[in-house]
Amino acid sequence: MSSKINESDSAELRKRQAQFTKELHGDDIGSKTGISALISKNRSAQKEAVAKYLKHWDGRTDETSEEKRLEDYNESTHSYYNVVTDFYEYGWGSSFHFSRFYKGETFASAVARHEHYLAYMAGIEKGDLVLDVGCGVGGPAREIARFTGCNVIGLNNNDYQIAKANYYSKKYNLQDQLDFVKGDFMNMDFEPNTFDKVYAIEATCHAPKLEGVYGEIFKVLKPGGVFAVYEWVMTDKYDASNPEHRKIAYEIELGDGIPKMFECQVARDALKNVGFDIIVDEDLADQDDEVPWYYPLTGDWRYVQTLSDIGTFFRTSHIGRKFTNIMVSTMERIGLAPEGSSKVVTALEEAAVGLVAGGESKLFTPMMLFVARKPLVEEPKSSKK
Ligand SMILES: CC(C)=CCC[C@@H](C)[C@H]1CC[C@H]2C3=C(CC[C@]12C)[C@@]1(C)CC[C@H](O)C[C@@H]1CC3
Ligand SMILES: C[S@@+](CC[C@H](N)C(=O)[O-])C[C@H]1O[C@@H](n2cnc3c(N)ncnc32)[C@H](O)[C@@H]1O
Repeated sequence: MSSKINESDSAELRKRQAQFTKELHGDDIGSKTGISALISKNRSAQKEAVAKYLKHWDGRTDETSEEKRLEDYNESTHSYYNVVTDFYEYGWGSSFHFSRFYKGETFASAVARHEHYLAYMAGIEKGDLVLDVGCGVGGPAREIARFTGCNVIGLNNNDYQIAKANYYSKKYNLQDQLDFVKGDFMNMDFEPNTFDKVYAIEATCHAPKLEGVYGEIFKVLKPGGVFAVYEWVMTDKYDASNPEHRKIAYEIELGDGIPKMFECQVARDALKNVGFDIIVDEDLADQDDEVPWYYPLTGDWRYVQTLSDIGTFFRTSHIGRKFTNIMVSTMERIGLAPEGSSKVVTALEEAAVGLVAGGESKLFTPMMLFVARKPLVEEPKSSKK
């Protein structure tokens, strides 16, 4: 399956997605978030976006179904984030990733610390030109720019999120350090050898083939440059032939808009195959932390560390998700929320269930940390072991 599309198709896809974004979200992107943003959506466009996201998720895990999801990765992921971004901001905030926690640490501090750690491991310095691959609405880029003094370009194939990220840059007066641009990480427009560092936080898992996105990252990194990633992978404990294991992977794929969950070794091999030297290879979820990364989704109140977290953990907990589900389906029934909204909440519930099961069983990790360096002198690929 090739994910390389020709320039005219790519330009046509960009134009279509930009037009659809305007139709679905309107002109005033950024000032509204969460439920108020949801109820402002164009009704017919929302119905179309939900259908585009869910069209390949028919419960089947056979190769043909998987192939169709992989072929349609760009439109499918673009649609997924068109319909979940408001829920993510309502229930999680503006950094769309998990984190490690220690006792007594607030949710916001844990999220920021996770971002700081990646910047530290990548060796990001003041003045570096850094690429954020799959940048979301810019939460990590803002935090890493403030923490290191670097300049970040955020790449994203979702127009709505880019508009939000640029809105927040202006709101927080960070537009001199940050820029957010439209693009498919499988076919980057940047010149070779452009960036001092590249990072990706829980984004490259949406790629139909890891060699594709990692190869593009290798291309745009300067020789000697460093790439650091929190990768979503099925761990070495995972057995694809085990129906219980495959069910957990499918729940994660469906609920998180991922064409195919790859195993850890596939990611490791992909980094090496495109030319990287791997310098760190560590599952940060496998560190016997007292407070597990998935606890907000369990709603286990034992883990709530501070009063300020009560609101967040209500929305992310099982009971809070139930409340949101009832609220959204009622709003949809009376025409206050667009048609399809309750289908999205149902899919997100499947995500939560699959992620907790994957975390508890250690079959899945959202924070496989790889740090890899582009050699100063590029060896011919055939000579790499
Ligand atoms: C999709 C990828 C690669 C990463 C996103 C990781 C997390 C930020 C999300 C994964 C599941 C999401 C859910 C929610 C927020 C963001 C996630 C944790 C909700 C808590 C949002 C509010 C809804 O009512 C329930 C959602 C459950 C899943
Ligand atoms: C779970 S979000 C993480 C966002 C951000 N890294 C953060 O931690 O907040 C995954 C991001 O990857 C982006 N993405 C998915 N597929 C992409 C692609 N083919 N090209 C560029 N961005 C993509 C999504 O639009 C989304 O912004």
